[in-house]
Amino acid sequence: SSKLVLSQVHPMWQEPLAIPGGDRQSPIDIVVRKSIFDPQLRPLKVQYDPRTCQQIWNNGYSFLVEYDDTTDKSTLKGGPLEDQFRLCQFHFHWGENNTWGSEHSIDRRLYPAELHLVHWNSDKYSLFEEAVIEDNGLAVIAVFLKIGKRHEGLQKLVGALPAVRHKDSVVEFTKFDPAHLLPENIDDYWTYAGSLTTPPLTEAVTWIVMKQHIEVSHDQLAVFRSLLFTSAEEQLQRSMVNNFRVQQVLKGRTVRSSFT
Ligand SMILES: NS(=O)(=O)c1ccc(NC(=O)NCCO)cc1
Ligand SMILES: [Zn+2]
Repeated sequence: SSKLVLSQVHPMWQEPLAIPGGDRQSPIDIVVRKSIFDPQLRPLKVQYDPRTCQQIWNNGYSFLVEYDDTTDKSTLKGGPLEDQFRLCQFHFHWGENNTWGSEHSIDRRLYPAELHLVHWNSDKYSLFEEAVIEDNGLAVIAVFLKIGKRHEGLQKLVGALPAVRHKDSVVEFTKFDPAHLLPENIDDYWTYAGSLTTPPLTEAVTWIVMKQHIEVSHDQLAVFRSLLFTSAEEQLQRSMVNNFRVQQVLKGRTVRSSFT
């Protein structure tokens, strides 16, 4: 387009000075040698139904692939979770280059991007909006992305992104199985009590961070960077890059591992 497109490092938002409570904020650096193996952690049980996939939406922070969460069709249980959780959306965070972009890090190592699969506790609550303010309300699976071979499962999603280039754009997107985006091994993960990494930053999330990454191609990730933070009407268009939050203090929390 003729409009100027800047790829300045765009501060997602001014970090709020204090969060209510603020002792379990996310993301964090996971120090592997300080994580504690918990033999009571069970394998994760992921049951996603591609027919619940509805649309892709550019919300001005990331692009969300949204699922019908009015019934228990796409669910997550097991692992550190006592209850059953319903998939409501997944989205990504990424950088302006392949050096950084993930929200979590492993022994300070950052990845070029990070996938978040967002679920809410449907045993205890009846809406995401209710669960988002409860300390056991949400469960988010995080998967690191690494540059390598092309990810065939991601290609359908990448192909739809130009249709949601601007903030507030939505496009129908159906029959997408998010299980295609999980690594082969989902039994090895770290888990800790944290928060949403974008407003409202509520401390409601049981994080499940996969040890194994997935690979995507340089060109696939470049399409993520072609999205814009700004709506079509705005005079100055800004590239949607660096949409990650700065890492937060651990404040005495324990990170458990499901593997030795
Ligand atoms: N990055 S994150 O911590 O995984 C995250 C997940 C959901 C939200 N919010 C959310 O899903 N709102 C309602 C539906 O969009 C915000 C941040
Ligand atoms: Zn996220």
